[in-house]
Amino acid sequence: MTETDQTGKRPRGPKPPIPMTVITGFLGAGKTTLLNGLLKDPSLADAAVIINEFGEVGLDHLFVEGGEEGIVELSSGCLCCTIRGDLVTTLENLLRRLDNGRTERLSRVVIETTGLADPAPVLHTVMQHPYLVMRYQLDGVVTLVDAVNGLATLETQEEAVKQVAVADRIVLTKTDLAEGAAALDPESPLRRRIARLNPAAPVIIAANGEASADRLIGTGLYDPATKTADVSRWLNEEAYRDGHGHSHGHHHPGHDRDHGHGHDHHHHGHDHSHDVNRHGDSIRAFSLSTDRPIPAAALEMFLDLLRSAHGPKLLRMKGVVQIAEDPERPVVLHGVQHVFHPPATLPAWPDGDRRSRLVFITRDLPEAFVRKLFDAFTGTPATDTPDAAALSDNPLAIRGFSGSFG
Ligand SMILES: Nc1nc2c(ncn2[C@@H]2O[C@H](COP(=O)(O)OP(=O)(O)OP(=O)(O)O)[C@@H](O)[C@H]2O)c(=O)[nH]1
Repeated sequence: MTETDQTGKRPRGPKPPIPMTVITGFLGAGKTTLLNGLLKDPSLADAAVIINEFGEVGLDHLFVEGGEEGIVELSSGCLCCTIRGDLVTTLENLLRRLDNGRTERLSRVVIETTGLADPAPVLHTVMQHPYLVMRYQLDGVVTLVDAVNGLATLETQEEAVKQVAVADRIVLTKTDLAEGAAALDPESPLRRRIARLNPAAPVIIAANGEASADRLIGTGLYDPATKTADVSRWLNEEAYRDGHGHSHGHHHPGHDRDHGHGHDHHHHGHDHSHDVNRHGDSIRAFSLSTDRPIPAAALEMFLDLLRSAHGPKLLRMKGVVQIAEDPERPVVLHGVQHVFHPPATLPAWPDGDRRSRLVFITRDLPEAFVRKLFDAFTGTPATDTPDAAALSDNPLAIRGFSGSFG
C-alpha cells in the first residue's frame, strides 16, 4: 500500500458509499412534483438526479440544460442526467466524474423511476453489480400513491403493488382534492390496502407539507447522523406483528380494525370488490424471529432455496441474523425478488435485542410455508433434520415450487 497522504493529494482508501434514494409511484402520482420540491432542500445540494424514463422526452426533462454523456450540471448545483436504457453506465459515469475530480461532490443519487415499471430492476442494478454495490448504498425507496386513483391502480396494476411493497416511505399525494380527501382517514380502503401491503412503511401526507427531505431521505439502515446501523428502525419488525400485515385477521383476533375476517368483503363498494379481495389476499407481510443463533450454512441454504425457487414471490425481504459462528456481529440481509444484496456484517449489535429477525412481503407465498422452511433450516428441533432436497419434495410445497429453479 502506498501512502498518499503526504503527497498533498486526497488520501486513497475505500470511499464512503454514496447514498441512493429511489422515488417511484404510478403514472401521474406526483413524482416530478415531489422531486422538484425536494431538490430545493439544502440537504439535496450536490445530489445527482437520474430520471429512469423511456420514450419521449417530456416535461420531466425541462429542467435539464444539456451536456455530455447525458449528465448535466444544473445552476442549482445539482447534477442531473437522463437515462435511456443504461443505468449501470450512468452510475459508472457519475463515479468516474467524482473520482477524476470533474465533480467535486456527490452527496446522493436520487433515481426517479418510470411510473409504469416494477422498481425492482432499478434496485437490482445496484445490488447485483460487483462494483456499484460497493460505491452506492441504497438508502431508501419512496413510493408515491395518488389518493384519487391509488386504489383503482393497486387493483389493476401489478407494478403498483410492487412499488408499494418495496417502499420504505409511502407519500400519499392529492389528498387536497375532494376525491382524494377520504384517504386522510387511516381506516379508509386505500390506507388499509397500503397498510396490508406494507405495514412498516410510514405514510406521509404530501398535502400537509410532510413530504420534506428530512422525512424521505436517510431512511435506510445507516443513520445519516451517526453513520451507524439503526437495525430496529430499518426493520420496523413490530409493524409486521400488529396485524396490519395479515390479510385475514384470523391470526390476530384482537385486531379489531380489521373487523374480524373479510374486511374487504364490504359490498357497499364497487362490483369488483371481490377482485380486490382476491388480489389483496395473495400478498402477505409477516415477520419471523428466533433466539437461536443460526449456523451460516443453514442460513445460506434457507436463503438459496427461497431465492432460487420463490424469488419472484418475494417482493421484499429484510433481516438481521445472529450467526452461530460469529454471534457478536449481526448479519444484515436485504432482498428484492430473486436478488439479494450481498450480506453486510455489522461490527456489533446496536442494542440488546439480538434475536434474528426477518421481515417479508410476499405474493402467492404463504407465511406458513416460509415459516416451516425457516424452522427446518434454523434448528427447530426435529428428529430427522430435513435438507433442501427433502423440503423441495415436501407435499406442502406450493404449486410451481418443485423443480422450477430459475
Ligand atoms: N392537487 C394535487 N395535485 C398534485 C399533487 N401532486 C402532484 N399533483 C399534480 O398531479 C399531476 C402529475 O404530477 P407529476 O409530478 O407530473 O406526476 P409524475 O408521477 O411525475 O407523473 P409521470 O411522470 O407521468 O409518471 C401534476 O399536474 C401535478 O401538479 C398533490 O398532492 N395535489
